[in-house]
Amino acid sequence: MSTPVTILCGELGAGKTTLLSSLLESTDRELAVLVNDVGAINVDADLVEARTELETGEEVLALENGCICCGIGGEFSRSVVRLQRERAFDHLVIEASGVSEPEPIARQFVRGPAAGSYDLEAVVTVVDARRFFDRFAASDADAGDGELDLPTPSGPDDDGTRPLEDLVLEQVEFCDLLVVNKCDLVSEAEREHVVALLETLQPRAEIVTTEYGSLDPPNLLGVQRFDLESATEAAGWKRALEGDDEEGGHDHDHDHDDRHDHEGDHSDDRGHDGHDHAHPPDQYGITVDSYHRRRPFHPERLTALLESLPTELVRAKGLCWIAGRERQAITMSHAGDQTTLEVTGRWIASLSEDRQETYRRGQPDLEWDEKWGDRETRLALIGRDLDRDALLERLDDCLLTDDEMDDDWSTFENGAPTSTGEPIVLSSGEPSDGN
Ligand SMILES: Nc1nc2c(ncn2[C@@H]2O[C@H](COP(=O)(O)OP(=O)(O)OP(=O)(O)O)[C@@H](O)[C@H]2O)c(=O)[nH]1
Repeated sequence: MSTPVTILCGELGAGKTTLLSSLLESTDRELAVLVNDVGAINVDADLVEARTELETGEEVLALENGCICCGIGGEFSRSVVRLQRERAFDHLVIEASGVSEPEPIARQFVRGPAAGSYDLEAVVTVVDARRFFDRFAASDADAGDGELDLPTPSGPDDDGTRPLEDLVLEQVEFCDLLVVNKCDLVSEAEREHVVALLETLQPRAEIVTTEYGSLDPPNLLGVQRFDLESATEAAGWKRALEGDDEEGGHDHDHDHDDRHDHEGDHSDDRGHDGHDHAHPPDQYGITVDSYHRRRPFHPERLTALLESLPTELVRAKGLCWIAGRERQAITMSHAGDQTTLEVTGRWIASLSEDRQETYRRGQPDLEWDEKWGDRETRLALIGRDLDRDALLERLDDCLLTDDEMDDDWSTFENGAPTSTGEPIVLSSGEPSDGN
């Protein structure tokens, strides 16, 4: 029997993980979740599991080796086929990295070894309403009262890099269900404008609007939306299939260029299926770095930094260790001009000895410091033309100095959250007049 599959796409920080987390909480189905993060750090898998809040019943798997779209031919198909053989679940959800193109992933379930055991139910694209409006609608002088000014892909620039907007449009063009998220950050008129643009760009897809990805499971799962024939009519998909048969037949996923200076974790992926391939992160000029320190941030200096992050930092996320919050494992998530700090679990080191042992047995690879246990900061930093060294230096300046390590940390001015469900949102841009 084939297992239904839903592919979740959407640009970096649009709200895929938020949607997925709320889905995991509200559905009765046994879900298997496959997360493909862009960085070397599988942050989303960490977040969905939240270190000390391991879900039982659902599988959250992180796809090693980064790029879903080319290692995919071999590793990906094998993993999903194996997954079905070894585990019992009702539905597979794949959270694609924010820079994945949906076609190559969908293709795995239409052709190839996974096609027999799975049935592609829907491709869902999450759109950040605020960013979509600012990018594609704000300049439309006829807003609301005339012809819609439709965005079109602009293609590679002189150095071969494609604008991120092209990727967003590809994700919109290909999907079956569009989730317009972050509607709390736009006015009603702006939201209507975004929906009208999306309807025109992608008449085939159903559109729903959400805040914090909150959607009834029946809207998301259990509705057969994917239809190869109509999807094939979408330009991007057609090009992708044609490109399978003729070398260099299309412009966006098999072009070879010499910019293979991406993260080492992709290096084993190439060559499985005999084609050279520019990974989407390369194509869009994206760089991925990680920041790992085992010393806490000073809360005040960290807040000041988060309120003045460079616009070239497209996305950042991961766990933070903030002085004065010795129990709370705090997740930092930066997207657009907003940074959220939220308690997503406890440091294992703050639990009783017994419980520490239980959790540590479950995570044998977890690095453990004699004094501080598992407390650490581990962030993925995704940038576009980002001055990486400058940012790393600024982050390091927020760490406690040797002297401060001996201070009483509870005396620091501290705006970091103390309990779950009370996220702190910091803004680094001009306040939006969306509402
Ligand atoms: N204001 C607002 N923020 C939201 C909403 N949905 C998600 N966020 C926040 O946006 C940030 C990014 O959300 P994620 O769910 O991590 O986004 P993602 O698409 O999984 O990100 P990547 O995995 O990096 O591609 C987080 O800080 C969320 O709390 C929303 O509807 N409104």
